[in-house]
Amino acid sequence: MARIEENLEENKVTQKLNIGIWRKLFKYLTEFKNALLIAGIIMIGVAGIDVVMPLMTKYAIDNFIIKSTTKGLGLFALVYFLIIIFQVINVRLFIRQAGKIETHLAYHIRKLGFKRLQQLSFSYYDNSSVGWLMARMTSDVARLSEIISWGLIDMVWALVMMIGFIGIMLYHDVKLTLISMSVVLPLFFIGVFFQKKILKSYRSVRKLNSQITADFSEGVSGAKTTKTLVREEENLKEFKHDAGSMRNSAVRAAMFSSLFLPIVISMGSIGTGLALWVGGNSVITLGLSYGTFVMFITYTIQFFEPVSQLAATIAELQNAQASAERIISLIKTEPDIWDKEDVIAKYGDLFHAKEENWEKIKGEIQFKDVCFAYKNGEKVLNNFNLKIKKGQTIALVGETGSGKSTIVNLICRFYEPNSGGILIDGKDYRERSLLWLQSNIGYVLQSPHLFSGTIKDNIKYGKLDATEVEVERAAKLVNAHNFIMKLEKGYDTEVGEGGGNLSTGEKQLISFARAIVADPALFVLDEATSSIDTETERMIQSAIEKVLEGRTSFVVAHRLSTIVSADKILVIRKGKITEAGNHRELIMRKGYYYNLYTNQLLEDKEKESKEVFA
Ligand SMILES: Nc1ncnc2c1ncn2[C@@H]1O[C@H](COP(=O)(O)OP(=O)(O)OP(=O)(O)O)[C@@H](O)[C@H]1O
Repeated sequence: MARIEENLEENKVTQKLNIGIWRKLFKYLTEFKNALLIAGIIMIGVAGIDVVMPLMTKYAIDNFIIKSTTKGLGLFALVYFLIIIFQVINVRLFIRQAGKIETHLAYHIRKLGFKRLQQLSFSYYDNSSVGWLMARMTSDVARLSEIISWGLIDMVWALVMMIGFIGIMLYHDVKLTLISMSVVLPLFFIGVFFQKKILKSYRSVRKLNSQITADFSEGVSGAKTTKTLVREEENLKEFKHDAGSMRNSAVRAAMFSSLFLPIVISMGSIGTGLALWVGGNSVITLGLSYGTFVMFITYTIQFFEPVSQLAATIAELQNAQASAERIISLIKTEPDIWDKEDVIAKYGDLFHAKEENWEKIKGEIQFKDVCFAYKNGEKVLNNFNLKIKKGQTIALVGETGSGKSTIVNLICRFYEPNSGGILIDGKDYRERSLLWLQSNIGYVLQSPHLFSGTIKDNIKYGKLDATEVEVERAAKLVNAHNFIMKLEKGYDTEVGEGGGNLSTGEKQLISFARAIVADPALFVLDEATSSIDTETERMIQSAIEKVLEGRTSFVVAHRLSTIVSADKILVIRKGKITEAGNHRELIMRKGYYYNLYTNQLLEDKEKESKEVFA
């Protein structure tokens, strides 16, 4: 469903040029005003010289050729030479300035987008896919920075040139100007029409190209599944369909391009023909100078270049408008969870934390009448109450969907309660900064994420200034050191994208070492449900015990061993605590926990005996 919505949005090509959208975008780009102004001034210079050149030709014809004299030719040549030098410098400056604006603009917009993505809450990511966000930050940004830098500058050039041409032509001969220019207006609209068609076809080629790349990638990564399900023929059919559509769009784009240029040339020739005819008559009957006549012809021929340029830029602006809208919507999105103004004033924000922020959490946590529902979802917690003492390990057990992860998400302030409050060390956590809380929390997920880089980089991720000794000590503590040392490059081994070069168990051990190095006061562990062999499980269990020592911890528990040693086990059912106590107390109660425990005990015995026979 999400994919369909995204595609609809991708397809959105705003028909009319909406100045309001561009103005909004420029609000975020105020620091580029001066750079754009300078580029605009340089471009006025370039266009000015383009306007002056036919005047120079006129002067040369009327004063040197017609009069058959070389008097003053030296000075003329010098001025001509200086003008050319000036133009060469101008062109160099303009290309440099536009290139600079393009790269800085892309950097600036990406920075704004990335900063916002870092601030946005989990609820935002619930509704936006990675692919959508990537496209915003890459292709949309590239398109916008290109159109704003080169497009707007070209527009200035085209406008100044057209105004200059018409002004000079009108000054010399109104009638001849109107006749020569009679084809310009139709040509402009034809230009916009064709450019739009061409861009639309290319857009569709690009979209289908992404689809085909995805088809290829799925074909490769899903090769085994395809073979076992005998899907080859179906897959080929789907691929042929996409590739065929792409070919048709590309042919359509080529057809429009091939029509556009001949039309411009033909209409341009009609305009030039008219200028030749009327201008020629004026030379014979009305005494129009030869120089002026040649100047008119040159202006008429050259006029079509800025016209088609303007048409292309306007079409591109319309096309890029959807990108502008999407980028604005991303940059403007306010995070659902953010510190209040008085909190920011006291502790600073995510990017500029004040000294006061770095106070360590002691570790007492209380849920006070907490009610919570996900956006558009049912209530998951209703008047939930819980008090945890400093240093305790709390295990949360219960059926899938009962609300265990929601409880830990609320503790981490990835989401906030709709009503009620969560108190940390006796104070509502909204009175303190997000940074304070989250820099005091260690969170190890079911499937821990490792970042591309070395094992060492990953262990140091939460404390960049950790020494090699600290890294190694942490790895030893969680039993990761041995397997790391067996790798050819040891701690300098690249883990691959998302830790792809390591097994799930190894990734977990590294994520525990990472948690130990960061030394958080609160620790949250969403245990893996995936079955791992008993040996790895033992290693992970002992790692968990090391990490939990001396910290207030929450474990969404699936393994018996963690559950048994927890200070308090909470059985969660439909967002409510139905049983609470330590292992012994709950076993005596013979309720849900007792059944869970005895069932798992049986499963474990079976697993162990299978491993012995294997
Ligand atoms: N991001 C979300 N948006 C909307 N609803 C959600 C979201 N995450 C969880 N839910 C819903 O909230 C309820 C509680 O989910 P939660 O993930 O807390 O359960 P859980 O006990 O941790 O389950 P499991 O053991 O399967 O991880 C479920 O009904 C689930 O569908």
